[in-house]
Amino acid sequence: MSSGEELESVEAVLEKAGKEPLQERELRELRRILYGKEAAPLSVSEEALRMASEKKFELKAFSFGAAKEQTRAPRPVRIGLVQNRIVRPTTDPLLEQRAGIVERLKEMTHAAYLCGVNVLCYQEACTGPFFFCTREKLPWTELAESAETGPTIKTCQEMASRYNMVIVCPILERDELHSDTLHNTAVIISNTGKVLGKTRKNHIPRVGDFNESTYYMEGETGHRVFHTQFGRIAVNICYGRHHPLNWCAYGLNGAEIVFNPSATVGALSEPMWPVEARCAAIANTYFVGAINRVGTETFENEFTSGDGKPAHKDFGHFYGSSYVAMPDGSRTPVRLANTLLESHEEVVTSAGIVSGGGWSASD
Ligand SMILES: NC(=O)NCCC(=O)O
Repeated sequence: MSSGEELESVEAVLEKAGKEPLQERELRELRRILYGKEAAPLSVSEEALRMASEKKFELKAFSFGAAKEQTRAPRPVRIGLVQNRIVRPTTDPLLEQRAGIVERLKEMTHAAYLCGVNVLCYQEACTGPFFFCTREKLPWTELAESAETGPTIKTCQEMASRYNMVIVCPILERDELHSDTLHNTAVIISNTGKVLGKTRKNHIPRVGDFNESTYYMEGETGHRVFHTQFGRIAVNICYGRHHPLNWCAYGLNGAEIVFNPSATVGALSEPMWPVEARCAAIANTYFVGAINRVGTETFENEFTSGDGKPAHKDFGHFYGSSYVAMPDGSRTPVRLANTLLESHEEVVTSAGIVSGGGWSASD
């Protein structure tokens, strides 16, 4: 290290880490470079912590500040991300699989409410296992539901009005008005319980094993931004995060917070994951909540994507690593060294954001 606090380079420290213990200031600098300005921990209620401990998920809460303005009042908003695994084996009756997940979402949503979350987002296609790459039509497409009146949406509407919370619920949508066409859709439910609208995934992965094109159509909803009581929000579903113009279009349409509900595995995307949401936040001056599921989901029948690899029953480990990114490039850490709770991988991340009527990367 130099005489100041700066590191020679991240690479030099990583090389040293293999040989000797790192000093606290080196770790601090590493965190600063990799995570940006440190997000301050946000205190949450005893009740929320107790619930997380009893129900065996982690609860993490951080606060991002903004410079005080003289002419505009601060605008504090709390956003929440739910990162969960499936509950029942993929061989169980479909309705039981979905019911198990919805019960889990209810518990985690209640914890988010106890943390004062205003806008909550679940992971991509949150009502079932991530079956998209199996190419089996049934039973999986039976999980598709109406974005306006589907059973999961109804449950979310009840929670949204009970908790005064905007809920973003990503589902497999069946558009009954248009020949039962399927879409990968996020439904935005206002804090009054009304369905504000929906936005459909507009880029479908067809990358080696990760081929989802058998199930749903490319979205045609453009880059919608939803005006909620807590800010203007948009949803860029999973694979859309690799497309900078996608992010840009949500920004141009006025988004202040963009969620990226995802389902992705290590071999495919882990090196990109930590930078993509941060780059989007920096480049477009908005906040991003990136969510990935956790666990390895095993299916009864082997499947292959025609990529020359042997058939298999799962397609890898969903590595979680959900986080919130700020316009100045800072982000919430994935795992705290001294986390209060035993590690369960399922996490509710809550981030409190304070800003004036607007913010900039230099705030
Ligand atoms: N669900 C989905 O779009 N997955 C794509 C995986 C990735 O791009 O990381």
